[in-house]
Amino acid sequence: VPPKHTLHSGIFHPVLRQWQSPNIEITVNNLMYPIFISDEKNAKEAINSMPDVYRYGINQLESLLEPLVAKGLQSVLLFGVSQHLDKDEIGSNADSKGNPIIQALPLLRRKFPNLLIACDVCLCPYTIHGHCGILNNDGSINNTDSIRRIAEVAVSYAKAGAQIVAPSDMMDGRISAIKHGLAAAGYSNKVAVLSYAVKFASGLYGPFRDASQSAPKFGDRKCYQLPPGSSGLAARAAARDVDEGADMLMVKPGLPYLDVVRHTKDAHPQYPLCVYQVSGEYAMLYHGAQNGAINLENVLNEILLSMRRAGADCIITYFTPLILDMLQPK
Ligand SMILES: NCC[C@H](CC(=O)O)[C@@H](CN)CCC(=O)O
Ligand SMILES: [Zn+2]
Repeated sequence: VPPKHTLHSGIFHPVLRQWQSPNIEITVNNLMYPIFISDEKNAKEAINSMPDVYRYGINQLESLLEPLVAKGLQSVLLFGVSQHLDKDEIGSNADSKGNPIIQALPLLRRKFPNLLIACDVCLCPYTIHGHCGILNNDGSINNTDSIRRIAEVAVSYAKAGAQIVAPSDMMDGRISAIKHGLAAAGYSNKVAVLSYAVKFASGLYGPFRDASQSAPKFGDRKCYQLPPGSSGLAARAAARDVDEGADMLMVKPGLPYLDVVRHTKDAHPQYPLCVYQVSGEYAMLYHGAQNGAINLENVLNEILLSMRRAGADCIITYFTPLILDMLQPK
């Protein structure tokens, strides 16, 4: 074998193998933990379609987060779940005093001063029709009203203590609307905008919609989430949100879109890039392992490495507690 074609000489020792995969390690800094916060204050409700994931009431958050922060948790992504709050055409309870995110933020900022707190910004958990925007009478999206409302909600979360607002609505121009709203409210140097810039109309969101009771009551989200096959729209969406002032970008879902992760990182290397391992990806791995098809920790680690290798700087994953345990020194 020609000397330069012997690969085994570079991988026979674990340290050699470590050197062969530089700069894609998984650390606590590469993780963001999504948390469902219910308006039921003492709830800790199991979610059938997402084993080991719960809806937590505000009174459960400290006991949930204390041990995770002790293990190195650096950031969380909060999702409100409205079980008692009224739902209406414009999602009035997205930022009302009774909203669980509005209530949780001051508590989390006080109890966990070093934890970076991101909030998903969307109307679907609070609208009667379950869509991510405000609708015209014919059921189509009213984009102007939608981004005005989304920006209002983002500013409300900023005022309540959010350090990142992450609009998952996918309305056109919402990044600019939010950035202007934050600046007008005096928060332009206190809150980052993490854009769900490249979010596809995927079949992998089912468990989440079950968890947050936010499925559209009619139709679907194909008129505002990207067609799964469209790398052209993916590139345009990322470029547009960068142009509108996003501080960070996201590709979502994760595993079926790692080529898009790579293209997005290569096109915008100056921006931190998140990838969201969504609820359907979580459920597939969980049930596959439960049924003996794979070893969860080994395959999860392999998938996390693939996301890092594809260019993701941060991975949003429901497996965060397990990964924190995997990262603990042996
Ligand atoms: N705002 C929309 C929620 C959206 C998917 C959807 O329901 O269309 C995602 C949350 N940002 C779902 C995330 C997941 O499936 O884990
Ligand atoms: Zn939504």
